[in-house]
Amino acid sequence: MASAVSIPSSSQPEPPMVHASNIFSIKELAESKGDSSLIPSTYHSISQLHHDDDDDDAEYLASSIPVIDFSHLTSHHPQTHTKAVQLLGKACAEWGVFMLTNHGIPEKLVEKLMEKSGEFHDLPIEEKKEFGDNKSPLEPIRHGTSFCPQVEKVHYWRDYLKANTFPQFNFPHKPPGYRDVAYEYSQKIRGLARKLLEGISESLGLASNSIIESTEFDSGHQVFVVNMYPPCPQPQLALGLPPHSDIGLLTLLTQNGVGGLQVKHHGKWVNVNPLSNSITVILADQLEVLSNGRYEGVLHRAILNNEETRISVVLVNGPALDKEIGPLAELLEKEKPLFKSMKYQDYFQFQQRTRLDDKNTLYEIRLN
Ligand SMILES: O=C(O)CCC(=O)C(=O)O
Ligand SMILES: [Fe+2]
Repeated sequence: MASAVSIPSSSQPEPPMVHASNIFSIKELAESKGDSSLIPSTYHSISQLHHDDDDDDAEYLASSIPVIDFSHLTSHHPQTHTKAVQLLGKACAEWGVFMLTNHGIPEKLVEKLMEKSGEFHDLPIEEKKEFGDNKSPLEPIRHGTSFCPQVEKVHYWRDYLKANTFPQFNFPHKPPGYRDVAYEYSQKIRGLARKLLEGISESLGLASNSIIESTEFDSGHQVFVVNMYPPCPQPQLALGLPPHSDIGLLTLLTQNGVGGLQVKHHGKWVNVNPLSNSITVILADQLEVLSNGRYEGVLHRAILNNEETRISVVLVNGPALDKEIGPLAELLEKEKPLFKSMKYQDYFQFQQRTRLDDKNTLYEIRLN
């Protein structure tokens, strides 16, 4: 009798099964595998090449990602400022992602940040264990792998450090010097996010302090995420992070010169190839809620390569944790709310404990 179970041929060994909740880090697993060219089957995200959008159109789209000049936004010259606000509004409405140039963060600081971020992930496991295991998302510092291994069917080829850096600054004291660099960077990013939120309020036809006030941004929550994606022997099968939108208002991202971020635009995955010394800004869920859907949290994902370690430093800038966020009252004078209001802390904790999948967290609060 024919058996329903297929027996793998000897030339195609079965890939190993690894549950991410049983490993401390994918970096460690990747390094321990030596020359093995098979990744665990539990990391198989996609069965077809995910570079299927590598056509001329996607390339053209990649070069069309908007660029916002921060110095124009902060200009005291009214015409320059107004034009920059218009471009910002267009970037938010049409793309949900843009590259920020002339932002004033010194290149040297970003270089140092990347160097120290690499050193952190290179620390021996024993040194990182104190931040490990599955802690509450509100724990000040967390180290882990994948996204939320306990609830995932498929795991992701990344390790992370997450630290809540505002209103209280929490950060590891090792490697030496990392904490000081991270503090300076986190403060500078908050300043940029605040100015961008003012510009975004104006672009919605509102007073510039409208979003800042309604989110109590000056005591807003900030998470400092340091993603590390080791080279993956089968990059076409796995993902660093699956398609998702971010939780906060604005995510500001820098990377170590190795690409991997893609955004979904008009149904296509588009590579984000950041201009030198720019910061990538990603619109997140809380802005979609506040703007009552005018600006959407953009879907994005992280793809892998088999040559170089990729590091991205991602600062999630959100409302104050105890603030209830719903569509802005000024926008509801002429339209119905598209989202329920929810305390940011509840939204944050829910997202961090749920399978990362498209915009599933936002759909929980969407009104029909
Ligand atoms: O590493 C990247 O480019 C994306 C990271 C990301 O989406 C995240 O940390 O939420
Ligand atoms: Fe993200």
